Amino acid sequence: MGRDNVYITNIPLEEALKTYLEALPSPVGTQIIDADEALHRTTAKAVFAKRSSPNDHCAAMDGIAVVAEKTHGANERNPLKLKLHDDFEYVNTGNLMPRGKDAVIMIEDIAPLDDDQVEIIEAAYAWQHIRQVGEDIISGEMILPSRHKIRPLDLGALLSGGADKIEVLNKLKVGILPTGNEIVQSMEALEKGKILDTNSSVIKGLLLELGCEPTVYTPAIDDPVILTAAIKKGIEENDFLMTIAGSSAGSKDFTVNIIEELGDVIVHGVAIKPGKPTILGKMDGKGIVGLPGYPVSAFFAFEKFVKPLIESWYGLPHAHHQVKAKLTQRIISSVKNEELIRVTVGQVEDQWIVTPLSRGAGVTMSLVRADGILTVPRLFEGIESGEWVTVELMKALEDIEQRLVIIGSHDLLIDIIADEMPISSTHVGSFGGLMAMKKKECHIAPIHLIDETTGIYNISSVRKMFPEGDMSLIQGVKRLQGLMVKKGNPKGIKKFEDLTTEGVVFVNRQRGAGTRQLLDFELKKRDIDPENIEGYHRELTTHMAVAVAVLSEGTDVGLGIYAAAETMGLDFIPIGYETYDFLVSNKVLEEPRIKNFIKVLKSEGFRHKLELIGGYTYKDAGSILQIGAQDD
Ligand SMILES: Nc1nc2c(c(=O)[nH]1)N[C@H]1C(S)=C(S)[C@@H](COP(=O)(O)OP(=O)(O)OC[C@H]3O[C@@H](n4cnc5c(N)ncnc54)[C@H](O)[C@@H]3O)O[C@H]1N2
Ligand code: MOO
Repeated sequence: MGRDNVYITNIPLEEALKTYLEALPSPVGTQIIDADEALHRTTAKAVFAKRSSPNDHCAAMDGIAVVAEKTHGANERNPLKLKLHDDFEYVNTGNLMPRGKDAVIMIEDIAPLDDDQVEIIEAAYAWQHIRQVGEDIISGEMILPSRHKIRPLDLGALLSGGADKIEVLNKLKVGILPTGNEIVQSMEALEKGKILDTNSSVIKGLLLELGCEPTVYTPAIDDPVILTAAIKKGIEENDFLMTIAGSSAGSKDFTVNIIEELGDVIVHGVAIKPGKPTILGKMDGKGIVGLPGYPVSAFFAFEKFVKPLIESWYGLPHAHHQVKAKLTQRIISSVKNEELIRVTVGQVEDQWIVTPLSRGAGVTMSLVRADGILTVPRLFEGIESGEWVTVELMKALEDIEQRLVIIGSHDLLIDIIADEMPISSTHVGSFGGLMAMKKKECHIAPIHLIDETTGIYNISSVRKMFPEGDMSLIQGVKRLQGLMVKKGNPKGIKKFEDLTTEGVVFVNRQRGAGTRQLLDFELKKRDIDPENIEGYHRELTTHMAVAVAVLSEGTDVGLGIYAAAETMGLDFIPIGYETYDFLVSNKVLEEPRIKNFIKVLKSEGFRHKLELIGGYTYKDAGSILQIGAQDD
């Protein structure tokens, strides 16, 4: 098994889903439960009221119950005296109306004369301040339709209407079977070469949200006999089973063959990316889906196949929340697959903008950060920057609207700010930030660009790009840049010249990054040929990524900020302080988001956190430096 399994089809998503839905009848039965227990369950049938609410006429206010007709003629000039028991009875809100009485006068509208008598100066009209039988619910009326997911406020109506027992859809029992020798389910077992079973937790959570009853099984190792037994058990004990990983064409990917032997493989291989090797199968009349192992692929396979399947079985509508937005970066895509791109969304100057995130199938943080998904259809080679696209939202638009959009150079302090106010940040280097600002795609662009002639940071680059003089720099920090090396500096690196030493491996930042510009500036000053530096062409996009690389085997040194070296426990050879500022358009300076940003930069809390990290000075942080036109 396994090796004869290299043929994976490429069926379009809609076709695969339609075929699968048709092949699987709903396994969802019904049960009668107490209404009290019915929260988040789905009604199997319409629920009708067995009693009215209120079930009798009752007082809607505290006061006296009267016969309306007998109060007619009462006014300020002719107050009317009423006698207890003969003309009125005292009632409180919710009391049954005394027999024969048809109106309530509020306690504040009567003047007590003595224990037995009151006076009124206004007539009552029939049924005033009375909640009549069935005002809320009339016996026999429908309280909830069928296929309705029960909310807390529905519970009150069910109980008021006497529907104490209701018929709901059974919770679908779903098994989750992780597979693979490397998969472990506890941090303690997480030794080198092992992978934590994060997928099962995510899938379990998604199933709970859909109202299912998930069971996560112990990982099955890559052994056809053990896997077969685990799959049989999973099918037997559940209405539906998902296996995780082993869906592809590797030598240990047995799942598809086992399903083929014990049941039917309806689809293996769908034209979506991530999620391509998804298996849609059937065994003993029950559904079995093989989710790919990569976490992002597993999520999309669930969202695109399992979720619609369960929603259709439960008869629930598929909720769509979309926004039309302008794409900020070109996307290149394969014509073979429908590509599902995780994106952030932001609102800048009355325009919605969308920025793609990492496309790696293992990058789960891209799903955490994503505001939505942009689909590049099959047969498309990509989408050009500046085009308008539709994004399927994963977060509420109202929340996205509040966010400050930051595009540019990365620094750890962005995370400190993100903990204080809602922001979305994309790290494309200082030049990328200037470009994004030019295209009005961000509110703020963090930059650190040295002027090679004056050695002054940022001002000349901004002037060059924005000659109209309508920009400002919100002053940021001075941060210490230097060479990051392994603890103890085993290669004895002390200066830029040492980067060309035989056996020293460097890791670089991407072109357009201020740190890359600083490196090139320093190399040029010293007449060092970059081609003599091993690793000069290997580019990473953040200081932290460089620090992690230096920490790992095979890399010795990178240029970056002290804060990153300190955080990763690396040694640091300082070069000097550079200026890291925030470019902003004068037009938005008064916007609440910008004002809040400045407030955070000036706050004690922010400065204290910078001090804890070290390598920063922040004397002018938050003050505004207007960058006038060239001739100013
Ligand atoms: N020669 C080919 N190789 C691959 C193909 C292909 O068509 N031909 N498809 C690639 C694609 S696309 C995907 S997606 C993956 C799918 O792989 P599998 O479903 O077979 O899964 P594994 O290879 O076992 O694992 C992939 C990856 O995911 C991690 N993993 C597995 N289970 C879990 C879990 N429960 N929690 C967290 N992470 C998990 C695993 O450690 C691997 O890193 O195949 C490509 N290869
Ligand atoms: O298509 Mo795979 O599912 O990229 O990750």
